[in-house]
Amino acid sequence: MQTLYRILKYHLKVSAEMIVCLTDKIKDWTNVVVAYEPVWAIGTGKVASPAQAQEVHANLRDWLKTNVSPEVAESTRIIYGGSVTGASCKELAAQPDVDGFLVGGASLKPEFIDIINAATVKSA
Ligand SMILES: O=C[C@H](O)COP(=O)(O)O
Repeated sequence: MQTLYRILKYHLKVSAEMIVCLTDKIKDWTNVVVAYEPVWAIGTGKVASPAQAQEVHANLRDWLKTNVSPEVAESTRIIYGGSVTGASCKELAAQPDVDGFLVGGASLKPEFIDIINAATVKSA
């Protein structure tokens, strides 16, 4: 757990007040989705670069692999949130460890359909 705290603290660049880890209480990981939302990106119009998002997501998946199981790491969806738009979604979705999005403002605009369709980028 301490390692996850350090990973998140490093990436978030903030003094994380508290990271609550419930991995020992989760019985069924198929019900879990991990969301990474950099606080500076939420509702600001500043989206993480694809490389930034990929780096954090890969670290989170590695953490799951080490601390839960390789199977859970492989199957758990790790989604990104923070100013995703129709313009940024395809490149983000193409990153190997970005499995989807948590969309706020853009979900109210016509471009939301482009964000939904970005889910097919890796299979295209
Ligand atoms: O629930 C949505 C997330 O907080 C991201 O919101 P946003 O896309 O408006 O930045």
